[in-house]
Amino acid sequence: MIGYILLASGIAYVAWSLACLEINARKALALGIPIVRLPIDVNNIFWILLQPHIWKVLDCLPFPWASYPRVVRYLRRGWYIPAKAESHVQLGPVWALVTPVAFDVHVAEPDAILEILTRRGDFQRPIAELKLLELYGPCISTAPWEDWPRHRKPIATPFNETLMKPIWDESLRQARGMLASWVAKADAGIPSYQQDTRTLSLNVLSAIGFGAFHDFRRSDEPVTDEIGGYHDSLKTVLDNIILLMLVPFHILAKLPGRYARIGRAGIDYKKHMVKLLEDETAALGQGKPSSGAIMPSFVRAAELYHREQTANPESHAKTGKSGLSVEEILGDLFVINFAGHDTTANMSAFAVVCLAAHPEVQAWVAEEVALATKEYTNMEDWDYKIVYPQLKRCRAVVYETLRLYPPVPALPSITSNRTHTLRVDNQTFTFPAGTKFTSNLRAMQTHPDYWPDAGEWRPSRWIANPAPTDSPLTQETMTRERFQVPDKTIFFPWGEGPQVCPGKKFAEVEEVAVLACLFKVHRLKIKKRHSTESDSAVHKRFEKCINDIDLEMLVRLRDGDQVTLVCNEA
Ligand code: HEM
Repeated sequence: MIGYILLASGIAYVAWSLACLEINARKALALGIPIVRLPIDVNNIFWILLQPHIWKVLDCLPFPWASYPRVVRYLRRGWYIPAKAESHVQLGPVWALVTPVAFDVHVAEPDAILEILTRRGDFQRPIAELKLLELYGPCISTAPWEDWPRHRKPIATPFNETLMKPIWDESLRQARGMLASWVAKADAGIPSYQQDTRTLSLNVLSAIGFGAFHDFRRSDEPVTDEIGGYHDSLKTVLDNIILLMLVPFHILAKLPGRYARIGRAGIDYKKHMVKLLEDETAALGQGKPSSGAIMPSFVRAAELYHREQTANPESHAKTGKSGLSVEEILGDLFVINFAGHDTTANMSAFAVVCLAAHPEVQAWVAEEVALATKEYTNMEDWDYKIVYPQLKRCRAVVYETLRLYPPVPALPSITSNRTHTLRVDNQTFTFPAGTKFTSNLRAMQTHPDYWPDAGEWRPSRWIANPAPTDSPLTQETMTRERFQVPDKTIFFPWGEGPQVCPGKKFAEVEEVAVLACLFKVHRLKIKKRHSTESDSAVHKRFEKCINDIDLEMLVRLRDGDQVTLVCNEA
């Protein structure tokens, strides 16, 4: 009897899903765009639990992933990472992925993406889907569009040009530490360049944002961070972010072993942030200097909030507020740590391993670094204002890496509560309220219609007036080289429009400093597994590693340490 009931329920569920799929498909077809039907929503909880086992089996079969039909491939979470621009090359610049739950309009056309990202009032962030980011309080990522400027102002204010010199100096200091520790490993190889680039990015952000300075320590060196200290708790929180988003840290702290440690780190991190805010408020009140660049603007936001709340309690509670509450500040500080850390770290890991596989690009970069820094005996003295603008080839490496491996590969949005038109490829489409969109940044940045040799990692594509390759770089030919973005509407790794990433230049300056430091005198190479391993076998291993990407939260190498890097003097 129970068997029949289960069977009947199963059949009813399948029939209901197929009916919903068909209803959604008709709605999407009515828009006049191509569609792809998926019988299951990729966010269906049963599917989330089941799918890893299915892919494990499929991945073992001797068929290339590309040979599976779309309906199989697109059921995999993050399918658009390996697909690059393929779906748009085949289906056009706009098409809809239809499931029994909804349809999602995928866009990869320069002007259309620019429109979506600029008209943020019409194409808004799907804040309901981002609620998990509210680990420590309401934040910029989940603020409704009308309330978002209240968060943006204190966050964006400190990210100005005066911050760049400290970022440059600290990034160089950290990179020198990383380089020394890599050279010390000599031919044994670097235990984990992927972990090390994470450490570096965390150290720079902690120092610049929050005045917490740390010396660089390689991944295999003994941990000396005090457990429960700022650095340790932040690192533990960021390393376990998905678990912490799903299980509140107070609950985790009561569980045994590793979970308790993660939960306690969540609690400790909050205590550190509250104390930092209190200390900063006291310091600024006494006219003392701030310990980090980010806090003063939050202290001012907290004061404004408090002042208005005290002066006008009723209207403050009902109508638009000014400033930020302590909860909101904690929420925003967490977003800064989250958004600023792994994005830069993942980009750095991709850049380092690509360079290791391309000795000719290292030589090209090194030539520029040598010339731009020739006046200096010590790296400590490299002047941001003089050296950074000359490092156009280093910037080109950053941009080319972000083109192929954007940490945020797609930006979701949803139309606000009325119909909206959007021009795509000279056609005007009308979308009802609540239509979901995916601006497919990685597809745009790897689309063969816009990028010659789109799949090739070739930093020189960003340099106009390139110096002749058959003679050494001179001051004159270096000065003539120009860094240029081919077309701003086909490159969006930081988003665009009002909600563009405020940490754009932070990340750029940091990575350029790291590259300049690494390649001034040294070179990286991929360690051979044995002395007779051929260069082509090494390159194959690199290709496998660089294409083995996952999207836990952001695009990253699944296991960068599939290849070991060696760092030596040139
Ligand atoms: C390579 C490094 C980075 C990449 C690729 C990146 C990318 C992005 C993207 C795509 C967005 C979303 C834009 C949108 O929704 O339209 C974003 C937002 C944001 N990023 Fe970054 N980011 C990077 C580094 C940083 C750094 C270093 C910081 C801070 C230290 C930072 C802080 C933020 C914040 C606070 C937001 C939210 C902005 C808002 O909602 O108004 N990011 N970033």
